[in-house]
Amino acid sequence: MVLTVDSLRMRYGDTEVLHDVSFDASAGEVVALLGPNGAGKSTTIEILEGFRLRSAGRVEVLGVDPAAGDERWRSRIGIVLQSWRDHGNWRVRELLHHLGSYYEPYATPWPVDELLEKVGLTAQPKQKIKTLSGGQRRRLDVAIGIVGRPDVLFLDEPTAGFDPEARYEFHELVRRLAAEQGTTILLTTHDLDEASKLAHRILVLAAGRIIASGTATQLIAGAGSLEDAYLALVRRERR
Ligand SMILES: Nc1ncnc2c1ncn2[C@@H]1O[C@H](COP(=O)(O)OP(=O)(O)OP(=O)(O)O)[C@@H](O)[C@H]1O
Repeated sequence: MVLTVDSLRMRYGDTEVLHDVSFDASAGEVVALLGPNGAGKSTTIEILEGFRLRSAGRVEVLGVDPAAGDERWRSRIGIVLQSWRDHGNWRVRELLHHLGSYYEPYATPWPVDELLEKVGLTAQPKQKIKTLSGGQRRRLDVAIGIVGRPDVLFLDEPTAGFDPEARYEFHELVRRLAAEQGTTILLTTHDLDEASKLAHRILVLAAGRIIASGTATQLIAGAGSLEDAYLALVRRERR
């Protein structure tokens, strides 16, 4: 397994926000984490990225505990956070070239032109990052996430702010990364349509517990649509 999460618990102060979360993912698998605001999706993903220390449970990413991941391990992980606002004065091509060089001891980064093509930024190579539109900035975030050809890619609400065409192209990119590069992808989203189009498996997290797991078809079974199934699940959990 590329990702293993077993009985994961997380507390912030006295509040437990992840109670007993378990799932796994294999090479080339796309897993979507759905759930209401505050369910614990970002917390889960940040623990897997090694950005947050869990309270209990076993977590392995590429066979390594993220709390003890070294630079070589980190080079195999790609991350797109919910938002980050930095590098404002850099230009698009310059930043991607620079970040790519960090991966060189461990991997061959994507050539910058290929990367710009992949994420749809071929018209902005010389633009200063602080002048990009929200959607263009998000595309750059995705480029930063994949520049080192990661084996595992974590995407926290990657398509927030994308126009329909950018969203469509991003979905194509995710499918290709999984199918052709064998990248394992864990993404959070509030877009049910996105989850059903992209994910081999959907996990529904509510109030820190996984309340459903399966393919979109399995989750829909009996309900009219993924939206109906999702609403029924989270409302039942709330009661
Ligand atoms: N640093 C923190 N300190 C204290 N509580 C936190 C912290 N980060 C998150 N929380 C709380 O933990 C719970 C889970 O938050 P998290 O951001 O993981 O949810 P989420 O599912 O990603 O939500 P959203 O869909 O709104 O992004 C929430 O109740 C949140 O208020």
